[in-house]
Amino acid sequence: MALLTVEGLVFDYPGNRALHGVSFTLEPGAITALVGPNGAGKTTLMRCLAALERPSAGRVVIEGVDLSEDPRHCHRFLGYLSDFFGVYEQLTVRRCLLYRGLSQGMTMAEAEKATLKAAERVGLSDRLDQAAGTLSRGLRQRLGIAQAILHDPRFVILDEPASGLDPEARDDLSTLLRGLRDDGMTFLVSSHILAELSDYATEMLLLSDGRLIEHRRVEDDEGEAAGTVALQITLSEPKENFGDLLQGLLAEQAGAVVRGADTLSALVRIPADQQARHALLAGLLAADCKVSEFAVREADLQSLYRERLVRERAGGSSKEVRS
Ligand SMILES: Nc1ncnc2c1ncn2[C@@H]1O[C@H](COP(=O)(O)OP(=O)(O)OP(=O)(O)O)[C@@H](O)[C@H]1O
Repeated sequence: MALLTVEGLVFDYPGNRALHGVSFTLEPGAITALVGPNGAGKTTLMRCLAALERPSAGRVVIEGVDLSEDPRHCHRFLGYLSDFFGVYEQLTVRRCLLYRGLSQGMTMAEAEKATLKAAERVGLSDRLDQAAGTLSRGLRQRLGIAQAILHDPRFVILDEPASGLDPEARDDLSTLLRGLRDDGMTFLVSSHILAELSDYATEMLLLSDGRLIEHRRVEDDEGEAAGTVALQITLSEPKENFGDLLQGLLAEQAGAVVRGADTLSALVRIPADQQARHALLAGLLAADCKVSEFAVREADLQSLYRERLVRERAGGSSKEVRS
């Protein structure tokens, strides 16, 4: 059974539809990166999943239970950390966690036990008596995560957990999330920092203008891309029918795909050998294309994201040249 099923989710702010019928499922054990440009609807979607907003239409089912019918039941299964969460600056880490546990209805004994466990899970056991307001940004983020997982939820939603963290703290966050996932938690994590997300994400959900335009396993792309590389081509002057020209040039190359093209740029996948690249560049120059960039992109989340957005903006699906 899917851990989370989202069906036709619509959300309206006054005069502004933020989600247009979003549907997807998440399987247990996934760490799903929720990505998309500013204003795409990521926070709105996460707030709907955490039952902090009531959608205008559609439904969210967590472990077989409809969120709108039994939000309290669902809250036991999910933890949520908002992008601008607060901590009680004057309270110690221990008291912040105890307070959270008690406010969730735990007894003092349960809250104490949960506090020690959560602190240990996020690596704050040696900070229990430090005031929350004196924690570094990275440690404060860990406290936020400890608060979100205090009740041992199966599903955890983190909105921009890496924002404002330095590279070392982001590395620590990746390690922490992978460890919690190995403990059985499923994550939905939004971020603008795609490079870090690709360290731990197993799936990617791409939202654009309130619509889900891609849901894929990150590993799948590595499989699909075996033996090929993603290549970004940029022109300094527009070329009419650039996509068709590329299709023609790549027609003889097994595995080559035009992922998206407009008159000034294109993303293609071509065989990973130098010959294929040389032949394509020679063909473009012979066709009088003013090539200003011809660069291999790493097959990471960032290139998947760009590739998909370019395809979306170019108006549709990728064109398979030859498989
Ligand atoms: N309280 C609100 N009232 C009206 N419109 C809102 C409100 N909050 C968000 N919106 C609009 O809803 C859309 C989705 O916003 P949302 O914050 O969910 O996007 P986001 O993907 O999280 O963006 P960002 O990456 O900038 O945080 C945007 O057009 C935004 O302007």
